Amino acid sequence: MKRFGGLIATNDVSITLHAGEILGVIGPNGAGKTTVFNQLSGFIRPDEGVVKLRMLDGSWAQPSTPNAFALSGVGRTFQIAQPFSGLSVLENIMLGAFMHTREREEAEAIAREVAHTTELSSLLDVEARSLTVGGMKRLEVARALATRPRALLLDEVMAGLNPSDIVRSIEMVKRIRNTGVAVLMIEHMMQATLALSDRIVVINAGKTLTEGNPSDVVNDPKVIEAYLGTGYRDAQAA
Ligand SMILES: Nc1ncnc2c1ncn2[C@@H]1O[C@H](COP(=O)(O)OP(=O)(O)OP(=O)(O)O)[C@@H](O)[C@H]1O
Repeated sequence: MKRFGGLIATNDVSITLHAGEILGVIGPNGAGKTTVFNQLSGFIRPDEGVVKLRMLDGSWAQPSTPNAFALSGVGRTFQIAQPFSGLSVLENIMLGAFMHTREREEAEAIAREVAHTTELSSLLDVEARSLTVGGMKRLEVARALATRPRALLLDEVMAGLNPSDIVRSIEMVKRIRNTGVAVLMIEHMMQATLALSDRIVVINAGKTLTEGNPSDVVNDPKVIEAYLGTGYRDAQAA
């Protein structure tokens, strides 16, 4: 549970992310989605309860700092990309890779591989500050991927993108999943969420409202009432 002053931002949220799946996280503004991400990656600590990660070998990890979460295999992006603007794209991605290795050559090799996945290979020598919004968002993903996560938390990587960048992002997320990384994705863009998610979890007022396969979730009256609205259902039916 996480409290901000008198506001209980999250309470009783349960998320199971299976190996190799894309799990979409949806819910109204202020529902607590980012607060869940911040707890799942060590950027804030719960006021009550603990965050435990069940590893693929069945053991449990209980990391407490962002660094320890990253070393346990959790990578994340932030809603607002904050690259080191004076550094090149390659250098920015390498900073993520240094979480994994101290060897410059290995970090560069990881960065180049990740740049391929995120369609940044032709921009490696460009300064991060001169990237487009779409490029910045992909750099944010690349930096997180370079830490070699087994679970990647994506916080609205499609927000603010133009339609062609959204299509690129959808393909990028599929490529990431195909490399065996499980993806937990907060996204308001319903079409992208539906196109990508194996399952969807809905968060509302700091709690898990429901969880299931995409078509069941979007037709669930509780979800329509809390988030999608009847306009969404009628548009789908039309
Ligand atoms: N650092 C903070 N201090 C005070 N209140 C906060 C803080 N972070 C989040 N909140 C509050 O906690 C609640 C949950 O916020 P959160 O950002 O997790 O929601 P969200 O579901 O990610 O929303 P959105 O879809 O708009 O990004 C909101 O009421 C928000 O105002």
